[in-house]
Amino acid sequence: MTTLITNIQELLQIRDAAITKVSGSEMALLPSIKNAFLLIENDIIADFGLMENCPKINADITIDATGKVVLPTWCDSHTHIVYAGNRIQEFVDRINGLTYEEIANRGGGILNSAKKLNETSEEELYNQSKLRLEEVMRQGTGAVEIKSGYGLTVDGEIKMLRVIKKLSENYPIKIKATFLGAHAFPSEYKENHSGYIDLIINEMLPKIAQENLADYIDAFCETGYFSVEETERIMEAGKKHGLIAKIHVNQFNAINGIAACVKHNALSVDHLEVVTDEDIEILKNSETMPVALPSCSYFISIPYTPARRMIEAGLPLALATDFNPGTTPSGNMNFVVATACIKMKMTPEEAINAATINGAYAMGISGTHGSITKGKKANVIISKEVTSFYQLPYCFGSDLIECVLIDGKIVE
Ligand SMILES: N=CN[C@@H](CCC(=O)O)C(=O)O
Ligand SMILES: [Zn+2]
Repeated sequence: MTTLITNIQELLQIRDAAITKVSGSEMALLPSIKNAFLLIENDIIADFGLMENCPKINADITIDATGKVVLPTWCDSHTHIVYAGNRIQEFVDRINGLTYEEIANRGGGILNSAKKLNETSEEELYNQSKLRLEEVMRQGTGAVEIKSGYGLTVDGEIKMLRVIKKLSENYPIKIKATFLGAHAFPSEYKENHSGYIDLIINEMLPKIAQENLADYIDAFCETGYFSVEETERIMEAGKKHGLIAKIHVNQFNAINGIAACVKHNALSVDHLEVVTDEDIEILKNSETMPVALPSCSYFISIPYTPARRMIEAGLPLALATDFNPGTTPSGNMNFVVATACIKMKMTPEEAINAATINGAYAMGISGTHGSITKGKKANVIISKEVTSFYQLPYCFGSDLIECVLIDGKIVE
């Protein structure tokens, strides 16, 4: 099937296949063509260019994009979309003055979600999660990473990963699965950390590897959760099963976790609301992608990742949602891009690079996703009529997406 998009006001993020991520001052550049066409053959980008060079063919579908911008779909490299129930009561508790830490110390937080998940059947968990996946696809996300981490038991973690696998089989959106057994210590292991880590390493990981349920491994490296040494044990064990690390780190405290992640060649380090100059120096000499999650900062009122300091130091930066029931009950990448511009002072060009090509890199898929490149997946957002692409983050609360194509097909 051939789809031809014509008269595109501006086609954004056109890249050579060799570009896998952009860093530092390169992030300010968003290559584009004004008055462009885009040709799609089945699920692949076949050609693009100036309208004057548009092929004269009878395409199966022709979309006139006069006054509209076209860009690659969002690559959301950090989510917890598979969960049971919600944590609305904790939201109200926080409004009434409790902190995230205080709620967690009372048995709320991650353990609250784990209790609900273990009481929920696999089928019900799938049904709840698919609604969120469908919503983010309509909001322009074409590739997503989904973590486990609300099971914290062998059965619960496997159940979550099976649901992620089933979602990836049933939906066209590209899904990467991350095993996050090391999300929190279950209460029965509160005083026996090594016992729980042994369970992860000796019981969970071999089963997950045997069923091929995960691409990556994660841990919550944070005071009160997994220490740097414990996180290193998890990363080493994952590596033995071929799982590369993507680590939650520096959300509340800088505890030298980033150095450990870089030492273990982590693909990404995520959160980074608190970043030291030493952390930045370490990241400069690495292939590890820093990932910021501004809607988490917004929702639980914690600092935003210091994007300007990091980009000015020459680092790359990716943006993701962190969609989860506790700290970010939203998977809307449009809001993430707008918030990065408004609160982190990223330019629209930087934010779009961070949410597309750099997000793809943080999922290991920049060879197929994240830019308008011949041979890559035909995953594109077509906007409504806009004055320019700056209108997308400027009108931060508006829905400016007219339609989304994933694998060359319109998302209904
Ligand atoms: N910080 C760790 N994990 C999640 C939140 C988990 C939760 O509160 O359910 C996050 O990325 O924000
Ligand atoms: Zn997270």
